[in-house]
Amino acid sequence: MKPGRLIAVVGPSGVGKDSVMRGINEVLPQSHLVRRVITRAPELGGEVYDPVTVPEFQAMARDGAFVVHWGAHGLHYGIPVSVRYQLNKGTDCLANFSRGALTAGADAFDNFLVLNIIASPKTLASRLAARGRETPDEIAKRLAQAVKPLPQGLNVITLSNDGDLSQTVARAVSALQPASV
Ligand SMILES: Nc1ncnc2c1ncn2[C@@H]1O[C@H](COP(=O)(O)OP(=O)(O)O)[C@@H](O)[C@H]1O
Ligand SMILES: O=P(O)(O)OC[C@H]1O[C@H](OP(=O)(O)OP(=O)(O)O)[C@H](O)[C@@H]1O
Repeated sequence: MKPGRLIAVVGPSGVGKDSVMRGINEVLPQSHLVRRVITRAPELGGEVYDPVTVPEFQAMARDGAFVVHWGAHGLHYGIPVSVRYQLNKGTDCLANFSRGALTAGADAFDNFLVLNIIASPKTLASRLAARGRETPDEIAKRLAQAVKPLPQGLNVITLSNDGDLSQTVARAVSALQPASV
């Protein structure tokens, strides 16, 4: 059986990673949305995640519960090893990823594809304010990190999400089909 693709969805805060992932999953319900483990307070919204404390996260990392994990925005994020079960049965998996962890991701997954979502600074600022999950101070810090180069040598699809979400999703679905990696 051909393994599924780990589709790492990256881009600056507020660009629409979670929204685009959810939209792709609605059109392609056979895909799997990876549920991340995050040291974020429970039920802050924006994505479905498994909230844990920092000591819990550290113990999980020590016990090998994550394929890849990273730190950003004062939080810890982990991609649980259960994703391998989905990939091994041929399911494409969509994971909200970190640009800073792409090299580790490419090392960890055989079939690794990057979906790089971009938008203008103005769009990012208004989307983060509308989302309302972070404080204004946290939003300013996230906007300051909007520009980050991607590592060379990866299989990357870049899409703008400045326009309608449904259009971005349609372009993403068409770029992902048929499987190109
Ligand atoms: N194309 C779009 N048009 C309008 N609003 C959008 C679009 N894409 C996402 N949003 C909104 O922007 C905010 C940030 O989106 P989100 O998916 O949380 O981004 P990210 O995961 O990249 O931080 C959310 O409130 C979401 O509903
Ligand atoms: O290395 P970077 O590409 O800058 O990414 C750093 C982190 O930012 C995002 O987190 P999160 O989903 O908490 O924030 P966001 O929704 O505001 O993007 C992303 O999922 C990474 O975990």
